[in-house]
Amino acid sequence: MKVLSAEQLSGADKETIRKQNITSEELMERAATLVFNEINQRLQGAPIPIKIFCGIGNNGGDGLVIARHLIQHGYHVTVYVVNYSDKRSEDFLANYEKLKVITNDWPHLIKEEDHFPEINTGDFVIDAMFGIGLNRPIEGWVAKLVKLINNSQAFILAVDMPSGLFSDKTPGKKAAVIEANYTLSFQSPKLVFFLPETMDYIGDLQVLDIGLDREYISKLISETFLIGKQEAVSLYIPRKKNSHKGDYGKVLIVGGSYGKIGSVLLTATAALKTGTGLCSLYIPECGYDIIQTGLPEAMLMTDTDKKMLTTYPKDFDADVVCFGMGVGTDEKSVQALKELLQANNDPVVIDADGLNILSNNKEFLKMLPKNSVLTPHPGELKRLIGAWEDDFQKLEKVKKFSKKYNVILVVKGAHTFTIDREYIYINDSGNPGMATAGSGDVLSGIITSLIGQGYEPVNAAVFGVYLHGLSGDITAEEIGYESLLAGDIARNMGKAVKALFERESMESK
Ligand SMILES: NC(=O)C1=CN([C@@H]2O[C@H](COP(=O)(O)OP(=O)(O)OC[C@H]3O[C@@H](n4cnc5c(N)ncnc54)[C@H](O)[C@@H]3O)[C@@H](O)[C@H]2O)[C@@H](O)CC1
Ligand SMILES: Nc1ncnc2c1ncn2[C@@H]1O[C@H](COP(=O)(O)OP(=O)(O)O)[C@@H](O)[C@H]1O
Ligand SMILES: [K+]
Repeated sequence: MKVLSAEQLSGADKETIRKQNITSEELMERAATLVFNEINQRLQGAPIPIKIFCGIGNNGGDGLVIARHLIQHGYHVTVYVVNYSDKRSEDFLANYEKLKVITNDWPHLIKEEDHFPEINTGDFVIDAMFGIGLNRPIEGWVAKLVKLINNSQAFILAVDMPSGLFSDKTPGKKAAVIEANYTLSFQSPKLVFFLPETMDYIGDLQVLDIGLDREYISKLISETFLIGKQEAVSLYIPRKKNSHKGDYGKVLIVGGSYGKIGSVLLTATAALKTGTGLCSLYIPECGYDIIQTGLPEAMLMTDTDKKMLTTYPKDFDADVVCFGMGVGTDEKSVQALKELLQANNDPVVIDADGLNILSNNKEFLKMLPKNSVLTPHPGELKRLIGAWEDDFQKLEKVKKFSKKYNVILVVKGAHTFTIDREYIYINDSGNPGMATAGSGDVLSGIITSLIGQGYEPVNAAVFGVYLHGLSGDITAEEIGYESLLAGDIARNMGKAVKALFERESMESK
C-alpha cells in the first residue's frame, strides 16, 4: 500500500470531488460516517460517556459529523469545540449548523483552561482537534488540554491522526501530542505512524478507504510503501515441479567465533527452512561438532583458527554469501571480510559484526558488490552512518548511504524499514516477542536464502522481513511473546509461507 504525503492526499481529495461530482462537505460526510460506523460497531449502543473534542478545521468538521450520527443513534455525547482560533473552515461551519438542528445540547466552547471539562477513566474520548493540517506545534492552553486528555486514563480514539503529530516531521520530545489507543486514519497510513519516535502515539491503527479516486491514486508516484500480506504475496516466487536442489541456491554462511557458534546455526537453520537448496557454512574450527550435530542438513568448512575467522574460502563457488553473525571484530576477522569482498562480485548479505567491521574500516564500503543487503539494528546503523537528530533525518541519511554505495539497507526495529535508494518499504508484520537474542541472525538467513533462490536482493529483503515477522506472529499466537525464541522463528518459516496463502489466517496483517 502506498504511504501518501499530506500534499498527495489533499490532491486526491480535490480530484475526487471533481470526478465524483461531489462537494467537499459530502466527502467529509462520507469519511466521518465511516468512522461513526466503526465506533458504532464496537460500542453496540453502550451507554458510556462519549466526549468529542473538535478543532475548527476539517478534522474538527469530521468530529462534528461523527457527533451528529452518534447523537442520532442515542449515544451519550458531549461535544467540545476547541476554539483555538476563529478561522473556522467552511465544512466545519456547515456541520456546526447541522448539529444544532438535531440537538439542543449545543457544543461547549473551550477558549481557555477554565473551560476544560472533567475527563474520567471510563470516558470514550474522540480526538478530532487536528489532522493533517497541523503546521506548527500545539501550544498554550490547547497543549494543556492535550495533557489533560492523555492523563485521564480514558480510551482515546484519534480521527485521521493523533492531534499534535505532523505528517512530515517529528513533533519534538516535549511537544503536546495525543496518545491515542486507536487511530482511524483516512485512505492512507501516514509515515509517522511507523517511525520509532512517533509510533507510540498511534495505538492500534486502522486505515479506512474513503473512496478517493482510485485512478488518481494509482498514478501518484510514491516512494514509500507499507508491506502487508497482499504486497508480500505478490513477491512470492513458486517452486517448479521440474526442479532440483541446485535450482534453489547454493548459500554460504560465514560467521561465528568461540562462544557464538549458535548465531551461525540460527542463520543456517533459517536459510534451509526458507527453502535453500544447498547450505554451506564457513566457521572457526571450534564450531564443527556443534553444527554437524545441530544441523545435519548443512555442509561445513572450518577455518584453521580454532576460535575465530581469519580467512575466507575464495575458491568456494556460492550463489550468495552471508557474513557477520557472531564473528567479533578482531583484526584477523577483518581480514576475512576483506578477502570475501575481494572475491565476490554478486550481492552479499552483511549483518552484525560484519557491519561493525565495515564501520571500523570505511574503505571496505566501496568494495561492497552492487545491491548487497546490509541489515543493521539501530546501534549498528549509528556506527555505520553516524548519529541523527530525528527519524526523518535518519531516513535521509540512510537513503544517501544507499545511493552512495549502491546497497540496500534493512533498518531493523518494531517496524523494519527496507531502504533501496529513494524507496522505503515499511514492514507491517512482527511483534515484541521477537525482541530476543538471535532473531536478527534468523532474518539474515531468510534474506540470504531468498537471494539464493533467485529473488532480486531488494525483493528478498522486503519479502524476507515480512516472512520473518509473520513467522514471529504465528509463533506468538501459539506460545505468547515471552517464551518466543529466535529458533522458533526459523522453525516456523513453513507455517509463515503457508499462511500467506490462507484466506482467513492473519487477515489483518
Ligand atoms: N481525504 C482526506 O484525508 C479527508 C480529510 N478530511 C479531514 O480533514 C483534515 C485536514 O483538515 P484541515 O486541513 O482543515 O486541517 P486540520 O483540521 O488538521 O487543522 C486545522 C487548521 O488549524 C491551523 N493550525 C495548524 N496548526 C495549528 C496550531 N498549532 N495551532 C492553531 N492552529 C493551527 C491550520 O491552518 C489548519 O488548517 C484531515 O486530517 C481529515 O480529518 C475529511 O474531512 C475529508 C477527507
Ligand atoms: N518490538 C518488535 N516488534 C517487531 N519486531 C521486532 C521487535 N523487536 C525486535 N524485532 C525484530 O527482531 C530482530 C532483532 O534483530 P537484532 O537486533 O539484530 O537481534 P540479534 O542481534 O539478537 O539477532 C529484527 O528483525 C527486528 O525487526
Ligand atoms: K485528530
